[in-house]
Amino acid sequence: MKIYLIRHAEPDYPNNTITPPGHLEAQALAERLCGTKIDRIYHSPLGRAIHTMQYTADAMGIQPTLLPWTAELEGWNFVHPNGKTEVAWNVDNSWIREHRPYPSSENWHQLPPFNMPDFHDKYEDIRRNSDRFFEENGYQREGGRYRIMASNRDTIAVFCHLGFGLAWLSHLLELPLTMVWAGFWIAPSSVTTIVMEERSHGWAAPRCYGVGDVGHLYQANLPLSRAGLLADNID
Ligand SMILES: O=C(O)[C@@H](CO)OP(=O)(O)O
Repeated sequence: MKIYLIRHAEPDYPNNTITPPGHLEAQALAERLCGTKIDRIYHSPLGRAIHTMQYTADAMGIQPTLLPWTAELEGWNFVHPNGKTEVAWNVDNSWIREHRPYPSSENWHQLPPFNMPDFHDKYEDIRRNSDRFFEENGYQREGGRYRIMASNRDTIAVFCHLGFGLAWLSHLLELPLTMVWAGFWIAPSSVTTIVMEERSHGWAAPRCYGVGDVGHLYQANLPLSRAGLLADNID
């Protein structure tokens, strides 16, 4: 199985949709994906994901499936030392790197500022939902690897979000959540490719073949949307 994890196009948050430039991004993405093999399309319940996805679903004639657990994460807020409240995936990278040892997959939820009462449980929910989804697709998770119960050569596209998408990636790749959030940004309408690699011994494991690809924007001569990018030195 191959997964295209796609962040929605440029968001119009107040209106629960995407902006006019976002529609152009979604259209360019659909044109690019049309040239590939996609067997199934899934999407978050939020307008910005649905309205992005619809272009690809229409262009490829695929009936999309709602996947509620891929909605953007809620309640992941923490208070920065400067008093500002932020969502967890917007954490300042230099702040995370200030202290050693760095967070691990085992202890990220015990270290400030991520030692909030329910962060660990919320992440466990993502893990459980992901494992159930993989089970439905023929992969039984055992420890960190996946037993192949049924061969799966499908390519699926999942239209979702920045915070959720990176959290899912951290689970699939067994990388500490906070380091993934601090270390990656995926642009609106970008495609992150994850392949369940198999080597003929009955087991598979996810491997990332590319993060945040925006080739369709270059192709269509469209600018990159900066939604969720907080650095102040990016042109
Ligand atoms: O807070 C959010 O909900 C945003 C921005 O970080 O994520 P996304 O735009 O991907 O939904």
